[in-house]
Amino acid sequence: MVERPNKPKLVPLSPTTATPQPIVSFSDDNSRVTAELPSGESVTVLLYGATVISWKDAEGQEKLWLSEAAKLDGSKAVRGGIPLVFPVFGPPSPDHAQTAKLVQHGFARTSRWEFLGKSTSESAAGAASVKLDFGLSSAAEGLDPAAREAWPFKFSLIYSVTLCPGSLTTAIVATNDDDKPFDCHALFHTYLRVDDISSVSISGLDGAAYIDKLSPSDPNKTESSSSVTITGETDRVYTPTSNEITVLQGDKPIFRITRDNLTNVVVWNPWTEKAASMGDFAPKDGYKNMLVLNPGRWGLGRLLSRGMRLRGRKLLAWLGRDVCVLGVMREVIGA
Ligand SMILES: O=P(O)(O)OC[C@H]1O[C@@H](O)[C@H](O)[C@@H](O)[C@@H]1O
Repeated sequence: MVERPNKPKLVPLSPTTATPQPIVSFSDDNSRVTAELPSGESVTVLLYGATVISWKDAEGQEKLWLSEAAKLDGSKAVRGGIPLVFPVFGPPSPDHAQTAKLVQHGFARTSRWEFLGKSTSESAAGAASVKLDFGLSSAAEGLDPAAREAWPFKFSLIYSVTLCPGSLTTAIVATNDDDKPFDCHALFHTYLRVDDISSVSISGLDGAAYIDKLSPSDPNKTESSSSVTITGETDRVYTPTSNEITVLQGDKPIFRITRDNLTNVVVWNPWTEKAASMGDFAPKDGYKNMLVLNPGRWGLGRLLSRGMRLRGRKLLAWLGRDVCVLGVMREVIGA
C-alpha cells in the first residue's frame, strides 16, 4: 500500500455524539422482553400472555404489583402486572353462546404471543421512547389449544406496549379475519402498586354508572363520590363519563390513566378473604399494596367479518357507528 503524506482523515459515518438509544433485551430462554430507556425507565413483558410483569420509573421504583407466588412459567395466568383480558371478561355467561365455552377472562392471558419487533422514537426535547409489538392470531402456534375449540373464530390481535419517560401506554388492535361476526371484550387487567390502600382514592368516577358484581340482586348503581376509596372487597364495572381517572395516595396523584376508545374501567380489590383463597396471591396482605384498574371494553364489541366490512360500508355510515374494527384501545399510565 502506498502511504500518502496528506491522506484525508476518515469521516465518521455517524456522529460521535449520537443520542443514547433504548436497549431491548431477551431473557429466560427468550420468554421475556425487557426494554430500558436511557433515562432509566424499564418495562418487562412475558411472552406468555404478553403480560407486562414489571414497569419501573427512572428511579427504579416498581409501579406494578406482582404477586410473590405468581406463576411465570406459562402454567397459569399471571397474578399481577398487566394480564390481557380477551375475548371475554369474567366468567362467560351461559346465555352468550359464542363465549360460553371459554374460561374466565379468555385465552389471551394464557397464550404465548409472538414478539413482532420494536420501534424507537425521540421527542422534540430529545427524550427517547420505545414501542414493543406482540401478535396473537387464530393460526398462531402459541394459541392456548383449548381456545381454538372453545372459540373457533379467525382473528388477529396486535398488542403494543410503549414506554416513554413517565408513562406506559398499552394498545390493542383486534381484527376479525372470519366470514362471520363475533362479539368480544378486551381489557388491560392492570395491578397498580400502591403504598397503602387505606389512603388511596380514585377521582374521575363521579356520576358514573356501574355494575356492582358483589351485589348480584341489585347490581346497577351510580357513583356518587368524587373520591372513591377502597375499604373492603370491591369488584365493580364502571362506565365513566370522563376519559381520565386519577389514583391518589393521600393528596399525591400517583397514577393518571387516560383511556382512548375504552368505555369501561373495572375496579377490583380482593381484600382479606378473597386474597386468602387465591393460591397464587402472596403475601396474603398484598391486597393492601395493590389496586386493580382494568380499562377496557365490556359490553358490545362486535367485530364484523372481512366480507361484511366491505359490503357494509354504506350501512355502517348509515348506522353512524364504526363497528368494523374494535379500534385502538389505549391506556396511558403515568402521574
Ligand atoms: O382470578 P382472576 O381470574 O385473575 O380474576 C380476578 C378478578 O378480576 C377482576 O377483574 C374481576 O372483576 C373479578 O371478578 C375477578 O375475581
